[in-house]
Amino acid sequence: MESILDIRNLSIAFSNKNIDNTVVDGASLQLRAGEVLGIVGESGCGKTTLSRSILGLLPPTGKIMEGELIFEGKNLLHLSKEEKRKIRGREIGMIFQDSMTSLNPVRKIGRQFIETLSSRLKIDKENARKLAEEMLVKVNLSRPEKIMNQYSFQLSGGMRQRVMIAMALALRPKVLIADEPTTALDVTVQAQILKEIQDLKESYGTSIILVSHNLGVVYQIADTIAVMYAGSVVEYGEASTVFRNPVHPYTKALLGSIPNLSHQQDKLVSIEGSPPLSHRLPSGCVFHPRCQFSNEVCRLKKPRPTETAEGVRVACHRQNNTRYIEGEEDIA
Ligand SMILES: Nc1ncnc2c1ncn2[C@@H]1O[C@H](COP(=O)(O)OP(=O)(O)OP(=O)(O)O)[C@@H](O)[C@H]1O
Repeated sequence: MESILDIRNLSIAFSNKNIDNTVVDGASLQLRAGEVLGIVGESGCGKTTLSRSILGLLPPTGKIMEGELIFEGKNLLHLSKEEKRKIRGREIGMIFQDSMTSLNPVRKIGRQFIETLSSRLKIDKENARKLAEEMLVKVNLSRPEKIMNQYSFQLSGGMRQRVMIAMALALRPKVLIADEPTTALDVTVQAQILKEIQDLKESYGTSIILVSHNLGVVYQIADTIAVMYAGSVVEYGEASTVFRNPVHPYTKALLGSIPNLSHQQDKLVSIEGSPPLSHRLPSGCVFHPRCQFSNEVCRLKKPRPTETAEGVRVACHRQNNTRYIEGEEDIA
């Protein structure tokens, strides 16, 4: 199946005092129509930076150093501001952890919601109101008329987040980027919202990128999964295959650290050490200082992703059977 969004060899850096720190390094991922791609990894591995870059929402110090972002055949990096604005929300929607800050504090929720829906979906105000109220109920806000009549400061953080989720879902984008959408919400509401996200996929064929540090959530709804470590995608493939048979030592440790998902180990595995800081990335394989299998090749050479017999892309010398040859040119 053809991909709706193709992330090709994407590298992103933040500059600090004229030094570029690479925080996403050569990521390549494909999102196919109607599928959920889960991106997982420890805090700071680059998940948010990668997902924000898709809509050109990097902070001012962040820049794309290399790569392409192809959406329905068009490179998003070559679009004008106006073209990007048209795509944002309607074609590619997003829900971020801090999306509650995007509500306008001096306008009632209803007015904002209705204006967004009527201008983006080209529907009249009455239909926009109905749709808005319907969506508020779907995200578990049971008295929509009351909420429509309130200002954002009158709502709790969790309610504001749900309003933003309702708005993003109501626009029925072709692609939805959801970055830790439910982290701040309680478990019952989380389940409700994940169900809504899944329904969106099933009813409208929406393709979804779900960024999460919660492997349980990704396990429930992702079709494919990308595991990131220190800016690199270390393993990427069908979620069921990766969960059943993780190959990269980091993925194994990550999955092994969750008891009810652990099919490989009987006991909890904790990964010793902590991820490297972006301005102090190790040479060779970024995971080698924490990897129990690392050897000289891993210390010197960055592994290239290769495909396993099960079609999973893994960046690990052990998997590739790479040997260090003295004098070889591409040693990092
Ligand atoms: N505005 C910024 N300026 C400089 N560095 C940044 C900025 N935002 C993020 N970074 C750095 O980029 C790297 C990746 O951060 P990012 O937020 O993308 O990771 P993440 O995996 O989404 O983490 P989390 O789960 O905590 O959100 C980190 O090293 C972080 O410190």
